[in-house]
Amino acid sequence: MRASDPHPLLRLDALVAGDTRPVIGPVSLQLERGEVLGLWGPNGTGKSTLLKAIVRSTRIFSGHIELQPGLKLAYLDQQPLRRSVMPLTGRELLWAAGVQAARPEVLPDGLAPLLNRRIDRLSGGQYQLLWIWSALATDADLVLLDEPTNHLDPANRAALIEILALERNGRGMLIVSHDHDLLSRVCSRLLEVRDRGLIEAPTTRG
Ligand SMILES: Nc1ncnc2c1ncn2[C@@H]1O[C@H](COP(=O)(O)OP(=O)(O)OP(=O)(O)O)[C@@H](O)[C@H]1O
Repeated sequence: MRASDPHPLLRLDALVAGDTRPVIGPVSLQLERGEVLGLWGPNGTGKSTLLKAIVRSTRIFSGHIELQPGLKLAYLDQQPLRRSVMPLTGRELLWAAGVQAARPEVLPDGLAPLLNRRIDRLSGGQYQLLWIWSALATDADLVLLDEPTNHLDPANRAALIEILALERNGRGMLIVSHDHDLLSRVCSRLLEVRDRGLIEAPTTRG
């Protein structure tokens, strides 16, 4: 049994959430700095709803969500917002997300050429990588990612795994994905949604 941190980044206490009706919960968990928590389970079991509850964009029926005071939060939802006409460059998108500089020393392979391109002219995968970087390159203490491997080809998926490994130190992450291989490589702890609750699942990282 893990010792309980009195000041975790995130604590859920018997949380029940859903859009029109409860779809997940009651669930309780806590996430500490340095932890990467993976969440997986069948379609429609409330994984995205749980992330939305943490950012208060769905209804909370009962229970509590506690974020560490002063915590900086970054949340990327499953369908990144992109309009058909969006005359911003990759660099401007990063700036708008709070990334002050492009941090060339840690810029993942493949991202540098996207910085000067218009984001509405990128492929789905190129945009997805840029979008994920827009969260990881901030100084957010807690990063919530919903299906980060969507749209990514094998090379970019491998790049993402490297990025996640590089950027997890000193913060906490909660990652929702059907990509069990990604979760078991990146996460220090894996939880499966079953019967509206969370159960511990094995991970290779430990
Ligand atoms: N905006 C909404 N209004 C009403 N119901 C919704 C809304 N969004 C999701 N739901 C419902 O809530 C339930 C849980 O959806 P959610 O997206 O959280 O599941 P998920 O586990 O993330 O699924 P997936 O793996 O398919 O992404 C589903 O039954 C879904 O239909």
